[in-house]
Amino acid sequence: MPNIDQLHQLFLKSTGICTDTRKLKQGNLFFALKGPNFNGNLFAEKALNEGAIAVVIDEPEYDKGGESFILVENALKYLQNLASYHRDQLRIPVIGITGSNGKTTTKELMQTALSAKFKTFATRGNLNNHIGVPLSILAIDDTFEMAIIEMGANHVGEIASYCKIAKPTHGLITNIGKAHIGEFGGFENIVLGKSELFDYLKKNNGIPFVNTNDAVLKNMQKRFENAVTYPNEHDYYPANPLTGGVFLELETATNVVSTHLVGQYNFMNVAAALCVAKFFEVPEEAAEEAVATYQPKDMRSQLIKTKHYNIISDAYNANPDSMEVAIKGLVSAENSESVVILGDMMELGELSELEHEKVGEIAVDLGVSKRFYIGKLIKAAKKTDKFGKFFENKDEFIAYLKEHPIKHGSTILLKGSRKNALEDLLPYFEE
Ligand SMILES: CC(=O)N[C@H]1[C@@H](OP(=O)(O)OP(=O)(O)OC[C@H]2O[C@@H](n3ccc(=O)[nH]c3=O)[C@H](O)[C@@H]2O)O[C@H](CO)[C@@H](O)[C@@H]1O[C@H](C)C(=O)N[C@@H](C)C(=O)N[C@H](CCC(=O)N[C@@H](CCC[C@@H](N)C(=O)O)C(=O)O)C(=O)O
Ligand SMILES: Nc1ncnc2c1ncn2[C@@H]1O[C@H](COP(=O)(O)OP(=O)(O)OP(=O)(O)O)[C@@H](O)[C@H]1O
Ligand SMILES: C[C@@H](N)C(=O)N[C@H](C)C(=O)O
Repeated sequence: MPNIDQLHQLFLKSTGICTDTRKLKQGNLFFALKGPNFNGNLFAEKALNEGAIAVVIDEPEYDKGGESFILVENALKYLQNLASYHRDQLRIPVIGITGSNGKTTTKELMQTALSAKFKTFATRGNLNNHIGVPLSILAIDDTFEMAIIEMGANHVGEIASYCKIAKPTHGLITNIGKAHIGEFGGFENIVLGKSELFDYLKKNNGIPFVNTNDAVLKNMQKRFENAVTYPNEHDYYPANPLTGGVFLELETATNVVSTHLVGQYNFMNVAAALCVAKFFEVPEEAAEEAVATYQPKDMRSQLIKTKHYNIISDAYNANPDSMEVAIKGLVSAENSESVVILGDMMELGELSELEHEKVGEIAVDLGVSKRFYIGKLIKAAKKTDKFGKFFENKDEFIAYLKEHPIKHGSTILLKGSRKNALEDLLPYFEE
């Protein structure tokens, strides 16, 4: 078995890491991982036959001998160790980003703004877990001048373990809310879990970017003498939502920055990106222009205009906080008839029933004209929304929709946890 330095040399000669033969590229170094459906060791030989430079496996029966098979105790652990070793060779600022909501959006806005000055790497999509973080680090080559690494979590200790791999020099926690509260085991544990990023920075003389609008985070600022805070009202503030229309607009001392992001909640994501860009001395106008051009994607804060409807596609995920701000965004920004199509929120544990009830209450109180709920958990909202329409599943809703089409000109918010895949409904609004 090669030592970590030898493996790193091999990695540097490869065309990158691959953990999935379905996505293999010539010259990749393949790591055999285990998951709920497959044992990656089974694909090692296939990976070599299809052009992998070598395969890292962890079950001896798949070792066919020769230098191409690298047998280790635990391939996942080895991937993480290799990433940590690779990180040690990088001499660039690495910004760690975590938080309950808006990590991916803020990461992308930050990358866009920083790229106005630096060649900036950022986590692709949201590859932010025990596999995604090492893969992200290993995707940074020596041409990059700056890196942003997203870290997701649903249990205490997770962010600390990612910090050991990514070794951030700077860090940002977007906010602390109820996402994954069931898996974390309570709000206190979410605070503990997210603060692991700042703990790491504190121990390693790193620099935190602190959202002072979040009371819990503002409190954490006290631990640092070098904290950089945002939002800074003299720099920028959100334009009046009623005049700003459906998209978020920011006013600066000299400028109005119009974004393509739906929802006032995105103000804090943009503010975070501008704060980081300013810290790294990206010219202000260039950073503002960059965030103004950023196009949201992948069902996050997206506006899709079809022939008859405005669809706010926010169906990537959902939790009590993001549900509330998304519904508020819908009603405050639009004059047309407002419609919500909402699905279940996952990973809420014992709070699930109560939080789903609250969603119905919020939609009613905010005066959403038409309210459709799809799923087993969101049924709890029947208690608070007597006139909403409830469906067991998407098929039932689609059948209803054929008989009772939504009024043309409506603005429709689609939101639910990933498991609901509410984006499957989009084609029904496209004609
Ligand atoms: C292990 C793996 O990478 N699985 C991916 C694979 O899944 P699949 O079901 O097909 O196979 P297995 O997992 O059983 O496979 C074992 C291995 O075998 C390989 N293999 C299989 C078939 C084949 O023909 N050839 C093969 O080589 C296979 O590739 C495995 O290595 O494919 C799916 C489809 O592409 C992937 O979705 C699946 O990826 C898993 C889910 C994964 O963890 N991927 C990471 C790279 C990642 O970062 N994924 C993020 C998830 C982010 C997330 O949800 N974050 C949460 C918080 C984090 C909580 C954390 N504790 C956690 O549990 O994750 C958040 O809220 O932000 C992503 O995909 O977006
Ligand atoms: N600052 C914010 N406050 C509250 N909700 C937000 C905020 N930013 C984004 N959201 C909501 O979270 C959804 C997902 O956004 P994003 O992917 O950026 O978050 P995330 O924290 O990265 O989630 P994940 O880790 O699961 O990808 C958005 O579609 C929006 O509904
Ligand atoms: C898919 C994952 N990143 C996530 O956000 N999960 C929560 C529970 C959701 O889907 O709402």
